[in-house]
Amino acid sequence: MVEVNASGSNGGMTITDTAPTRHRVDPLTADGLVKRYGQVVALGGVNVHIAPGESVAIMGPSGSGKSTLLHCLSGILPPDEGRVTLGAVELSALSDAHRSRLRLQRFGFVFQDGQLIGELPARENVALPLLLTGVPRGAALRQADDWLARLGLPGIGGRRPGELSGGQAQRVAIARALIHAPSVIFADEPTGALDQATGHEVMQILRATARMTGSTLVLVTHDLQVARWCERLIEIRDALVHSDTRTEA
Ligand SMILES: Nc1ncnc2c1ncn2[C@@H]1O[C@H](COP(=O)(O)OP(=O)(O)OP(=O)(O)O)[C@@H](O)[C@H]1O
Repeated sequence: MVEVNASGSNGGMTITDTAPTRHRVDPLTADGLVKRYGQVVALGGVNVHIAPGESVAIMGPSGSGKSTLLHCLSGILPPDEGRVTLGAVELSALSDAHRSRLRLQRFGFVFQDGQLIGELPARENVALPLLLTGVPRGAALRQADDWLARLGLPGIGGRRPGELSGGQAQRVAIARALIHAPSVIFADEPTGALDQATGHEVMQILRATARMTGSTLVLVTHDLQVARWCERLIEIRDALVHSDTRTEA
């Protein structure tokens, strides 16, 4: 039995769990990343080494290259120069099909607005990464129900995203990102659409559950309070790493 206490100033919650499966966790490394959009240099030669299980916040002014870095690290965008490796695997050396498969199996994603599928009930949204990798439907839905209960949402599995609050929808998105115990969770402004108290609660849950699965967490945020949930803060300015510091998280 694993118990993660994620309670805080909001009353919070205790996430209690029989330990979920841990995937292999590898270092994530970017070497000399360059990405251009026409004349615009979005990344001008970025080097980042992220240790297994580490939590890293990426901050910086609007247009500095944060989302581009997140998208290159997660294999969504191929860099023009440089390489991204997860353990011994170089993402840019993979075919599109292999890279998509690696993303599905080894990465989890949380976006600002959850990006849940509106037509599917919460339970099926959460089960998607398992269903897409061939886990039988009954087993996948049972695990989805377990994750929803774990994140304080028992009994909402049948509701569609439109019937959930913003905070509930983000917790469903976190459950979906974690259900397959990914090596790395990528989060792009995960609290950007939430009020401060709900955002705080969502960050507590994201951090606690990432620890529980041993997943690395890489998130982009404009909010220093959100960044402080991570152990490390990387500041991007003008397409380059401007600073890279440890926080007190
Ligand atoms: N698809 C695109 N086509 C052309 N230029 C782009 C594209 N995406 C990003 N850019 C440009 O690349 C630069 C970096 O953009 P990016 O979205 O990575 O910045 P960001 O730091 O995430 O910004 P924000 O905080 O506003 O989301 C910016 O100058 C942006 O205008």
